[in-house]
Amino acid sequence: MHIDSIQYKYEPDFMMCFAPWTLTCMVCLIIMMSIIFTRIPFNMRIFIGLLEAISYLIIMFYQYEYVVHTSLTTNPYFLPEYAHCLLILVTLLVIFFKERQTEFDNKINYKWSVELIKKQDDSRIAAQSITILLHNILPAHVVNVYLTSLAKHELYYESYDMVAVMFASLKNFELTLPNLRVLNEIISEFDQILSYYRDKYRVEKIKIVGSTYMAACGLDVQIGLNIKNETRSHDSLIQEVQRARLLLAAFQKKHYSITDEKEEVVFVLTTFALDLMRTLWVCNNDYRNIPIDRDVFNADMSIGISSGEVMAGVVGASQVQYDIWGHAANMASRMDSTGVAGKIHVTQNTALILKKYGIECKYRGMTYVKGQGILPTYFVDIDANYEFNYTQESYDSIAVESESN
Ligand SMILES: Nc1ncnc2c1ncn2[C@@H]1O[C@H](COP(=O)(O)OP(=O)(O)OP(=O)(O)O)[C@@H](O)[C@H]1O
Repeated sequence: MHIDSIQYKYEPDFMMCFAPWTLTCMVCLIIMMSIIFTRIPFNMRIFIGLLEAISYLIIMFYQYEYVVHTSLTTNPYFLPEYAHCLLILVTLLVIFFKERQTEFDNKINYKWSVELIKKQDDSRIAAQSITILLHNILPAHVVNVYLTSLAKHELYYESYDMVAVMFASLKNFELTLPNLRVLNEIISEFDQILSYYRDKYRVEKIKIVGSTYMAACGLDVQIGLNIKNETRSHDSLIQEVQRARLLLAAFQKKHYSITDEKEEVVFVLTTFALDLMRTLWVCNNDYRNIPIDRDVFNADMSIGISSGEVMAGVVGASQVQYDIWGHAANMASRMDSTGVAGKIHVTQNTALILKKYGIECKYRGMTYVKGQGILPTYFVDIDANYEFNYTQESYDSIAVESESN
């Protein structure tokens, strides 16, 4: 048998054409893909989808009209070409609405995320404002601990064994309206000096009582460290501290001890007090040139300083106040009230500490202190230029020290 007779012969049917519904479905898929997956603006995607649909329909109607017309239809009363159009149209509409929905969701999500970021920013700013406000009414080291204590409804308190306390009162001063303005200016000047001492030496303003400025130093254990870290600075106060340390070391013929470091707070606060006196002198000179203020204000200041143990804490549920209590605070107040304008009046213990730093303190005499009886008190020796007078021993010791070096 000839092989050709059993071999299958493939006869191409030239009347067979492509399946129009397959093509329409593919075009629907292409439209879907170009609208859903393209990362271009929504209107542009719809435009491209429409372009694809119209191009396809034009080709179908003009090129393959017969094929489409003779293809299957969805309904006996519906022409096949309309059925094709309908599928394309429905696809376009479904995709359009679905994309509108996605676009709307994206816009809402974006709006929410913008609002969320704004709210987060607002709450961060509010938290920062609260912290700034708290830093204005509480010492820096208390703020965080206090916030934690407040959250736990606990009483916040601290106990210190060596704190220097100062009361500085303006004398010849009546609290009248014109004087109030001047007082405000002077206290603001004091606060500016304080901000420097506060940052570097943790001198804290406790409060203003009438025209009395109350401050303390040593309410933060970091003070010793702070001064140590600044040893290479050209700052005049730091240099004075360096000098005082040198004096102390030379004077005592020994190294600087922990007790000396704690007592340094007395030296720092006395230096601050002297700076307040200088500032007041500058203010007085300035006011002397202003005719209105010249008549209302020619202030003098008496300062009382004491040192020793104090308790510190934050009291109250609203308008909280950081305050200190103890013998040192009471004595500082008494030194101020029994003091003399233009002088720094100190207790005997404080004078002894200052003498260790080489600062001369002159014996004032026996002073009656309410609740304590008659006690020896001292005036810090200050010259006419508002500089400390140093003790003779300190000059001698420093001379010996520099000779030996
Ligand atoms: N934290 C403080 N804030 C303001 N003033 C204080 C503070 N601690 C003590 N003082 C003042 O120190 C002074 C001496 O206090 P102390 O307790 O020895 O006497 P007192 O008999 O209560 O006072 P006084 O009789 O003067 O009213 C008081 O005038 C008091 O106002």
